[in-house]
Amino acid sequence: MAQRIDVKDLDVYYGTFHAVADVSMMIEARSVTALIGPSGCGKSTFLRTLNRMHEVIPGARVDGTVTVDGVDLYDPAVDPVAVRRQIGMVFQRPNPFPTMSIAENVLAGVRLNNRRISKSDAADLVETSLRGANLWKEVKDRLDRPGSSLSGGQQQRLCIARAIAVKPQILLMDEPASALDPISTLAIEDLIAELKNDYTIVIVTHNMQQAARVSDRTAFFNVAGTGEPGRLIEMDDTRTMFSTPSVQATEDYISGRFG
Ligand SMILES: Nc1ncnc2c1ncn2[C@@H]1O[C@H](COP(=O)(O)OP(=O)(O)OP(=O)(O)O)[C@@H](O)[C@H]1O
Repeated sequence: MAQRIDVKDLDVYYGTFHAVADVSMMIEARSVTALIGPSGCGKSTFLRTLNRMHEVIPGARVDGTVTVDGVDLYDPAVDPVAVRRQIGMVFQRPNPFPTMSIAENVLAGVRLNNRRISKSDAADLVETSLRGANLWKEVKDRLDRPGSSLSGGQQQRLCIARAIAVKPQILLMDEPASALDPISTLAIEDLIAELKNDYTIVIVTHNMQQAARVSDRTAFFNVAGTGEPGRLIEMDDTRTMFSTPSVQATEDYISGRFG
């Protein structure tokens, strides 16, 4: 299920703008990796290149390789739609389909992939995905109600259920709790801790406590100035990054001196 990701010499461009330069990193299977750094340093841009999501932005392109269990995602023979099925994404704002029922929201990704699925298999998949996202108990009696009838935190867990329903190996999360209240945030963090038993997780967060709580490894990105590309400054075990980082800029950022 879970797979490791090996990024080598990755550069990302928006047209002529060089947004991220020369990133190499290894992301272990069944681990949580946090991407941190000041606004504009390229965290989201980098994250999107891990499932070719940046390709939906006109002019965005990469150089370098992203290898998932031996397969280069950028090999011309690889289908980007298949990549996004294998590597799911959860965004900052919960984005369930508002008029679609809770159950249909869970199945939305599966249906988009044109997979035929019997009624009883669909019901099973809805249940296991909602259980996986820690939402089942709260919604099991109202699966036919619209996705928009849920609270923000529940909607985000519904989006996680939708992401895991397609059985990806990797989950990318772009500030998944930043629009949520503290209790929902903790629920998402608990869920991330459980999900890493089955998935490789990469999460962008601005919240240092959250990075320290949920991740095994932390990668610090920085940008030297406007118009400059973001770069990976250092990456290490989260505990080391937060106690004895090697680079002064990491320490300054983590301790709140900038960013
Ligand atoms: N669609 C786009 N077109 C052109 N430039 C973009 C686009 N998206 C992002 N950028 C630029 O790329 C750089 C990196 O942006 P990105 O959003 O990846 O940073 P970030 O570290 O995730 O920031 P934040 O923490 O504010 O979300 C920035 O200079 C940004 O302005």
